[in-house]
Amino acid sequence: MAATSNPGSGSGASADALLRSAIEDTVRIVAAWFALMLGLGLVGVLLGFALILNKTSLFTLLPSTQSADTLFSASIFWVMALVAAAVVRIVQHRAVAAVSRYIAERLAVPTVLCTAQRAGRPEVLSSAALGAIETLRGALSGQLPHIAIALLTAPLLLALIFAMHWVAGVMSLIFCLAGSVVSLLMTRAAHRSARVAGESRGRAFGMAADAMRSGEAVLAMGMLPRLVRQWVAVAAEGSAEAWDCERRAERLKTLLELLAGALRGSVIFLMAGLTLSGQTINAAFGASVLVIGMVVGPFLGFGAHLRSLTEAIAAWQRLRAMMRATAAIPEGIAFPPPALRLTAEHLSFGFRGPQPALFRNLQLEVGAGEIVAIVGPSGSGKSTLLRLLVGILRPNGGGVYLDGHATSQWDRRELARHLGYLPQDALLSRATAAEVIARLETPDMPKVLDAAQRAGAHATIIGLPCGYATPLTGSWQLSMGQRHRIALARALYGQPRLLVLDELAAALDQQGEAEIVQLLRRLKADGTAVVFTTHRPSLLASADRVLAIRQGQLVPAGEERPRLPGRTAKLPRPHRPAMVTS
Ligand SMILES: Nc1ncnc2c1ncn2[C@@H]1O[C@H](COP(=O)(O)OP(=O)(O)OP(=O)(O)O)[C@@H](O)[C@H]1O
Repeated sequence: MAATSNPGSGSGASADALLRSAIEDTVRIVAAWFALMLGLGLVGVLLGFALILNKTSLFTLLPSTQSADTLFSASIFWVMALVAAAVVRIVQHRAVAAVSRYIAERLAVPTVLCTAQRAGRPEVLSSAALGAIETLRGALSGQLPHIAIALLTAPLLLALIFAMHWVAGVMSLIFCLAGSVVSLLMTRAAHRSARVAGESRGRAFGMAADAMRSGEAVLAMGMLPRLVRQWVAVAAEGSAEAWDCERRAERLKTLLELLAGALRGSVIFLMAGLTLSGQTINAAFGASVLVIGMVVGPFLGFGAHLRSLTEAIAAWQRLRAMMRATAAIPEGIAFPPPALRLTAEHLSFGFRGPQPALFRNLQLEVGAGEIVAIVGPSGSGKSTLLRLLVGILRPNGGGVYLDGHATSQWDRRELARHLGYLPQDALLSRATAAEVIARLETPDMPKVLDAAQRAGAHATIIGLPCGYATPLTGSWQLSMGQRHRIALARALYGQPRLLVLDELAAALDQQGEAEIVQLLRRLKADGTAVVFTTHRPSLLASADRVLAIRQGQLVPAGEERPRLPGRTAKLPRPHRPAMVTS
């Protein structure tokens, strides 16, 4: 059968392809940004050195030349270097802000879309991914890039200082090493103290929450004194260690301040010592000695920044791992419009983890104009089966096919033209009512009105302050039933030929239920295929077949309970003669 390959089809591309391209873009932009920052950093270092050199040359040259011209040209140079340094700083700050904003904006949506389609607990994955993006954004928009550039350009400054005088070079090296070690130890101690205190607070709060939940039991059974003793013990246990770490961090902080003071003093003493030993202090040498502060400074704050650097690298690696885990999903393919035959063949599926597989060799066939209801107790896998049918979840074995093409391989945008899906959680996006129903595309109003009327959402929508133009995230709250009707209208938009409806008529009243029965009748007459789940018995009468999930397979409802030996189990009769076509 002819199939058109449709690689990277714009908004129709799969979520993992979007994430992959977002990560590739990010890597490219960050690499270009880093090269720019390094270049600017080198220019900044040279300008800083030139400014100090300029000042020292004034003090060394002016007494001997007594020339106003020297003063004038030095001042002109000073102003120009100062302006250039300011421009470099401004460009650096703008570049930092722009790259951190770019990363957050470029990665957030594809990451959430991608994780939302993963098995397991997608909401936890999504928030972990967003947390990782925020860590990255925070690290890049803070002091880290400036410190990283300062550390990367430090060898250049050190080389300059060594070139002037080896004693100044050795001194800078010693301060750099000592500063980074002490700063690292201090950050570690401060972090440990914060962690221990946080854990101890968490335990105490947990106990307080328990006590609040069972306050009456605590009072009634005289447990209060014991509870207080426990509480004090838990709080004391953590505080002793936290105080220890805090004291250690304080001592190291003092040592660090001492080091910074020693550095300032030793620069003066070094100059004085070298002068006494008869060495001439020329401008370049004086400047290089004064530059020691510039090179050592970043090393004194090394610990805190190293921590944020390692956190940013770890966050990036987590995002990359997420991409690798989803990279195997191929691009969607635009198959021809379906004649409509939905089949599940030897479908097997189970979520990762200890729970047994939900489906084994499941068979199902639904044709045009057929209405099939899936029933089963909570947790039997009804919603999961519907997600497999629409191709959001990929089966572990077998497959789900629409006219012979696996639904998980369809280009999502193409498939969406033929498919309406009502998920259990009727998530409504931040858009106007018309846009939500039109699936966030430019609304085709006759189609929007048709869908809203068929879903019984029209009356609700025209009652909103701006009717169909009302943004659905205003200060008013839609009831569950109203949200359900709007989500149903979204599924019906464009009269798709296949409808997959989870928890149909959930949160609707009796009148709403009766309207849904009418809707199912009209859909059948139009030749639309419908697969739905519901907890409303009255809707089952509208189905051509009612199927129940038993031991990972679909069986006609009423036959799903195994007969126990020696008993004649009375089973509920199916609403209609039910049959699984395979
Ligand atoms: N994303 C997921 N990751 C891991 N397990 C899941 C996930 N989604 C559902 N499950 C598990 O799969 C089983 C079937 O869930 P499903 O939501 O399909 O049941 P259901 O029959 O639709 O239930 P209900 O009628 O209550 O909606 C449950 O045990 C559930 O805990």
